[in-house]
Amino acid sequence: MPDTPPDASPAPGGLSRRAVLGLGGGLAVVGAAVGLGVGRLTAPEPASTSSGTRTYPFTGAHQAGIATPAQDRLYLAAFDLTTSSRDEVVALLQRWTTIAARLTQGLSAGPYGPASGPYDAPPDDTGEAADLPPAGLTITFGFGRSMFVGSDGADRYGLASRLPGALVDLPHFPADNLDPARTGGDLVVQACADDPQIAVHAIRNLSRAAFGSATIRWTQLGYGRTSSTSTAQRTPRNLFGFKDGTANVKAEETSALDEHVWVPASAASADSTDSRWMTGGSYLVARRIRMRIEPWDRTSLREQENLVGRNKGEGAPLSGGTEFTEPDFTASGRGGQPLIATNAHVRLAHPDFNAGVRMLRRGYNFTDGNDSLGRLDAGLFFIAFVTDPRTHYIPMQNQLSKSDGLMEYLEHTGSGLFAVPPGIEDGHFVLGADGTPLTTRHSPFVGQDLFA
Ligand SMILES: C=CC1=C(C)c2cc3[nH]c(cc4nc(cc5[nH]c(cc1n2)c(C)c5CCC(=O)O)C(CCC(=O)O)=C4C)c(C)c3C=C
Ligand SMILES: [Fe+2]
Repeated sequence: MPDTPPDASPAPGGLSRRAVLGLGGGLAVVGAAVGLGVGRLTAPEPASTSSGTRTYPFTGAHQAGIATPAQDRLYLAAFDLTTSSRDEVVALLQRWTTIAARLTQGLSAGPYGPASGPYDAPPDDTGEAADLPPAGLTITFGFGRSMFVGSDGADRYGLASRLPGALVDLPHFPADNLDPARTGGDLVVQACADDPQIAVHAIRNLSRAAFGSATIRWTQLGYGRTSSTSTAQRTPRNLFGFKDGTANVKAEETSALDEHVWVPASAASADSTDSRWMTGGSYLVARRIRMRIEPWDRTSLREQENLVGRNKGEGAPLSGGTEFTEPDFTASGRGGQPLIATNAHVRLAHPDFNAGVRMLRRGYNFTDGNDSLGRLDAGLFFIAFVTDPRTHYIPMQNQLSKSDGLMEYLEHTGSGLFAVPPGIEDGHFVLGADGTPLTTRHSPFVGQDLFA
């Protein structure tokens, strides 16, 4: 069944991607800019309103890639800053913002594109997305705690006084088996698209633009989104074969987004530091969770459903009803046993057992080959966006790690927490004569208020 997110804006079918330059609400769409050398080489596949031609605005109160409909593919990269210069960090964020604004609208990374420009210089775009439509690409940037304070406590870029209280070091959770090479990072870039080549192209070109300032620390490829972020999307399935994302916070639930996802202005007044720059932002929690696929596949259907607390076919709670029926945790069956077991995942993750908190989940399946025993190295790359991880993630993870029956089949192998600043408001972008965003000191960039 095709997904048709309500707020997606298909690019005009059949036009070359270079004709599509709109950056969102307040910005002009410069049509038919043929000959400006700003786009990909050839037109995409014939006119279509498929997910391929979709674009999401780069500008807005919040960064895209959070409450926008979850695409099918992910490529996420955590970076370590290698420069000691604050100005270079700013310059990097300016370059990244410009490139991201262009790529998400179906343009090449630089104004010349992959096959024009000075012949003796490398092309300003690597080229592997040249003939492809934008595929709903979103690029979301975030900052790790280590950018504010180094492991030795050093104020690396004069940002320590801006460290939000919520950007904590995540505690060690029971049964964590984290690989340092898959954990942490100064910066994160989440690229989501309906075509993996588009997501990989985005990270590759951003990584190239980081040369000399930052290097990739770890990356994760994901496929088959494991959540819905819009009521218009069907609920997908994770690698345990269960529907995942049924009770997720959805884009249409604007008051739930305000309560559980976006950082309110009041958060800054509770901080001893000046964290006002995070108002309207969110916190991205990433956990690479390996799933023990082989033993799971030898487990009875009864046991699988009891561990999750929902049935496998429809995703309905074991207390009865259909997929979107609220679970009844008081319902009991034969012998007075609760229909949804006390160690069932959906019970322990439900707001009723977590002080009312919810989270916007945006995770993906992953399969990274196999280990030396032939077991799949596969699982769920869990991503959640929350207003404050101290209230909206850490207590729930502690509870799940201690008591969730599913934990017998899970191993957390990577982790990251990042402060995702708000978006760049429409109309604030400085455009060049050809309608493309410029890299100038006057152009806004993602996270600009942090450096103000
Ligand atoms: C700390 C937060 C969570 C982790 C880690 C997590 C891992 C995880 N979850 C599944 C499968 C399912 N999760 C479901 C619901 C659900 N999970 C969380 C949180 C974490 N999950 C929440 C907040 C919820 C919603 C609870 C509610 O409000 O009812 C479900 C049921 C369908 C759904 O609502 O999405 C499934 C299935 C796996 C396999 C997994 C680790 C690999
Ligand atoms: Fe879950």
